[in-house]
Amino acid sequence: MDKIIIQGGIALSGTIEASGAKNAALPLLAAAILVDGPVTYRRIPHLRDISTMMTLLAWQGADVSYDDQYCLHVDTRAATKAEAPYELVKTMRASSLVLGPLLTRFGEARVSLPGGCAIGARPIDMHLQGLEAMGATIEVEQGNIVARAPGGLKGARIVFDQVTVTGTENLMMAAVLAKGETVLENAAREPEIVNLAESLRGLGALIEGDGGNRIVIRGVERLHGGEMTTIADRIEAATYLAAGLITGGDVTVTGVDPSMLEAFLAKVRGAGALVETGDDFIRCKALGRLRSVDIHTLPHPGFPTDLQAQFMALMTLAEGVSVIRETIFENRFMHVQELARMGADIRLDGNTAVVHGRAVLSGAPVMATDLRASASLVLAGLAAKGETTVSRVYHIDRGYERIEEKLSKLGARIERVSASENWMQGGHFNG
Ligand SMILES: CC(=O)N[C@H]1[C@@H](OP(=O)(O)OP(=O)(O)OC[C@H]2O[C@@H](n3ccc(=O)[nH]c3=O)[C@H](O)[C@@H]2O)O[C@H](CO)[C@@H](O)[C@@H]1O
Ligand SMILES: C=C(OP(=O)(O)O)C(=O)O
Repeated sequence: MDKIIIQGGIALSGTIEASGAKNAALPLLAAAILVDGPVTYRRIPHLRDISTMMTLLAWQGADVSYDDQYCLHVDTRAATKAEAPYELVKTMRASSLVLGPLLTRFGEARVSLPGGCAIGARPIDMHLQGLEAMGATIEVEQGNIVARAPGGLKGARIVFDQVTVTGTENLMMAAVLAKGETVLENAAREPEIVNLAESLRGLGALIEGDGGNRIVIRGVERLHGGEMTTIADRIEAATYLAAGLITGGDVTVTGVDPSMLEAFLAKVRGAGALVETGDDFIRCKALGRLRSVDIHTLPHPGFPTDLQAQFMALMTLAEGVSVIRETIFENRFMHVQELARMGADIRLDGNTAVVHGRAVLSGAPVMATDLRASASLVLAGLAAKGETTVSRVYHIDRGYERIEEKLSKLGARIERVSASENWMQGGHFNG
């Protein structure tokens, strides 16, 4: 298992480009199942979840090929398997995204329920209730969801109890070829939803209202082949901006629309940093020590839960006390005990973390527990005195491509080693 080793204490500065977003690319790839023709994808990031989705589509019988580094071709017309088996999708939470498209295309689908996840129970009951409202029957058999709609799906009015991102995407995809009109109320408003809706419209779908909380989809006969382009990864971009800030540096990320990160940037400004934005770039510069600010996570356009851990890392070194409330996932504080190993002062009370800013953190061996928790440990390691070793970095590889290369470009002293190389270099053997 790989580890990341960081020598902290260097102020990061420079410019890097944002990659395509994992959370946008995954639904776009799942949507290929609906398309009666070849699809060319642009700005597909090189990430573990993306490889898993490509493997799944190929296993189902689709033709999947890479053209150049970030351009992918998918043609699902020859696909025959309406399944997503556990062995293929167990590591990818977003596997449920193929449920709506497979059911639409084949009239039935068997999709393995994703395994237990570190950040919460993450049920998909609202996806299933929505499909049932559209005429599907659903059963759970041996860890698989088995959905059937032999006569095709029908439009329905679906009111989500709670905002769900992949639930909105799943049902939007199920609705584009359904008979009649589907209305999604209390829909998610994330930029990735808009990216999916715009991409589907480009292939002939009739969708209105994306970006708002009421999305209306009128079913069409078919979607034709064409192109889809992934938006920038706003979470990756903000993580690198936070890396600049936590080290007292000055980082610019290009290829990202700043309007996707307004809640984050408002907090960064509130903490006393300089923020400059243009049409497709964001610069954040530390003007001395950050001041503590409070956050609570919310669906977009609120502060994203996917940035809570990274922002907490920033607050561990800020001046004052920060109150961080996590309202989306019930178990998304596993970075707290690892940050504490580096000297952070954080008290937990239910869904709230109270962070007393310290003057310094010290490097330590720490363990990644989920994707964004890992990112927060890397950030803390970049700022800490001495060496930090982050183990279980496969979590990071789900969502950050070439993280060591990008951070090195900003001046960080960071390297990846395999566990065997690591212990052969001497020191304690800890697997
Ligand atoms: C691939 C992808 O895009 N992942 C993102 C997506 O995950 P994902 O789409 O899985 O998250 P949701 O928006 O669905 O989850 C929001 C909340 O609703 C609950 N819920 C959701 C569905 C359901 O049927 N029943 C239910 O109770 C969840 O447990 C959670 O408490 O949005 C999350 C919230 O912004 C992000 O953290 C993830 O990075
Ligand atoms: C929680 C995340 O992703 P996923 O839904 O794929 O687990 C994330 O991107 O932070």
